[in-house]
Amino acid sequence: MAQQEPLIAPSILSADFARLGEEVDNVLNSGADIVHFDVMDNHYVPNLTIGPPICKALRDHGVTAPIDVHLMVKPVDRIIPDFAEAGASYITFHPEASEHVHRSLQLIQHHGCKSGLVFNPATPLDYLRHVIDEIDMVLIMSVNPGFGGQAFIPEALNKLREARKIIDDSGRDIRLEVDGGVKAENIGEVAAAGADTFVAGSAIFGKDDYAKVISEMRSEIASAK
Ligand SMILES: O=C(CO)[C@@H](O)[C@H](O)COP(=O)(O)O
Ligand SMILES: [Fe+2]
Repeated sequence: MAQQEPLIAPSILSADFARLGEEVDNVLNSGADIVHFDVMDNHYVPNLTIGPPICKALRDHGVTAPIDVHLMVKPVDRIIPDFAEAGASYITFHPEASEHVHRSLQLIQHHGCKSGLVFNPATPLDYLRHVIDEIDMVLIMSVNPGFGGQAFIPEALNKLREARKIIDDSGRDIRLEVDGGVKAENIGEVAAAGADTFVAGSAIFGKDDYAKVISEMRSEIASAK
């Protein structure tokens, strides 16, 4: 299926955690579409962040937008039911972090969430072809996972084009998300390479006016060729 309508997904990793509910409200009221929720375990990646209780707290706070849980944890299966119960909409994970990728994807869907696979800069897309029927989202990392505020790795553009072709050939309704170093200055070329779901952390939360940067991003996407 062709590129879907663009979604802006602020990564709350760069939000002020002391005011998380307010930050998420502000960014959604400023035109964001979904909340990107980075889960790091200090094992699969060298950083430690947030888990299911924070996801539930956002739902209890009144957040109704989709929550896009990006698992950077190993193992993955143990935490999937907890995130589903906590209100996750999408749950994506890295194939290197699961012993049984097909089983983990089915587990996510069994718990009523949309499932996705995440590809690190050096991970080939080969897995994708074998589990495409179990997938709702493909996430291409344009930085190495673990931290916000890193520089975009240009090779990700080639991988986005390759993923776009695999998705289009499948005829399935699959989102193509990009994560890492995305900002108003490069989002146009990222969209032109085939992405339709754009994670941005520091580029949004690092600015005072969230609405202004999100609207700049939308116009860059709209004029992308
Ligand atoms: O998953 C990750 C990092 O591992 C990302 O979601 C980052 O949080 C994106 O931050 P920026 O590169 O946009 O600042
Ligand atoms: Fe992420």
